[in-house]
Amino acid sequence: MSELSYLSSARYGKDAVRVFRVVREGSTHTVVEYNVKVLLEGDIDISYTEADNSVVVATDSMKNITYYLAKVSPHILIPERFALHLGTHIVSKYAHIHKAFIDIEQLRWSRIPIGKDGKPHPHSFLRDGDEKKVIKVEVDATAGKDKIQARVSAGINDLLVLKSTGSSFTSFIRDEYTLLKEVDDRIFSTSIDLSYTFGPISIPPPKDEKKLDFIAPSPNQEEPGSVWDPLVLDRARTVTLEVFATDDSASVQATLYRMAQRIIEENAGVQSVSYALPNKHYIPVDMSYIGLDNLTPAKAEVFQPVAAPSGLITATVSRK
Ligand SMILES: O=c1[nH]c(=O)c2[nH]c(=O)[nH]c2[nH]1
Repeated sequence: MSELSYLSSARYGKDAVRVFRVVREGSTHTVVEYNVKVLLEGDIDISYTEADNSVVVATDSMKNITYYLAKVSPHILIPERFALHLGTHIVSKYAHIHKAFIDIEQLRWSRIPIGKDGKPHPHSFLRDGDEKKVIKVEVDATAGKDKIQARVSAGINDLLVLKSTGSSFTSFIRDEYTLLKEVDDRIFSTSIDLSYTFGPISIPPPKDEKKLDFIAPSPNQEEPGSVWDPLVLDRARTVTLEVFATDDSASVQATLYRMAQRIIEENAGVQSVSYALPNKHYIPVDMSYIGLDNLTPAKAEVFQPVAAPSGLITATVSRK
């Protein structure tokens, strides 16, 4: 039996650790809510192959470390940095753990606007949409605990958008399978998944007993467009929405490419940008049976939103 197989890869950890944190500055509170995934790699093979748990950091402990750092880390409000802190802490603390993979999904809590001028309330929030900020960090101490390397990617999931004109789809292949009509005006709706990656970075190892002194540049020191720039995500989101709204779209593919090009142009540290754009079809309802034209693009007013099937257009655009 044992000659037939071997353990070729192993990674384990805790998924869906739900964390909410409030930071109080007098009467003004700031809140974040994260879903955290912590996965580890290292010298853990015998837990699989020999049923030997002596190398196992319990996944329950990973959850506890996540809550502990949520309490004590100065980086809790910036998920990229919190993820790096968490990963760096774990690979520094456990000699036999060489890599940590930290994924954070941040849910939206925006301040409730009050009164005519919409003044943001200091401690009351609303969930304004299903959109999530998503962070993926790989912390790699394979080369040694004092030579920690990290890779960061960040982005957005489930940003739902729609435009009611400014989108066409023509000149595609026509053959015996083609039913789709060419249209010079259509509805374009998609739920945007965006992620962009930065080049690898070196992380100074924590020197203190508790492995807590994770060092990140202070928020006003970081280079614009770099992994330490907390505004990259805002810029990527703004440009995505702007291109979506203003592009005279020839296809989802062509609009996607323009969005990605702009993110690379505007953020010097971004190495590649990936989008996954489902084409959420809105089909004009045929009303010819009752004598109404609802099919000619200019006359199409009533549509049936179709959840499935949807197109799915994906691509990665990389810096040369
Ligand atoms: O923007 C589009 N790209 C496609 O590849 C495609 N295919 C399709 O049927 N409709 C669309 N729309």
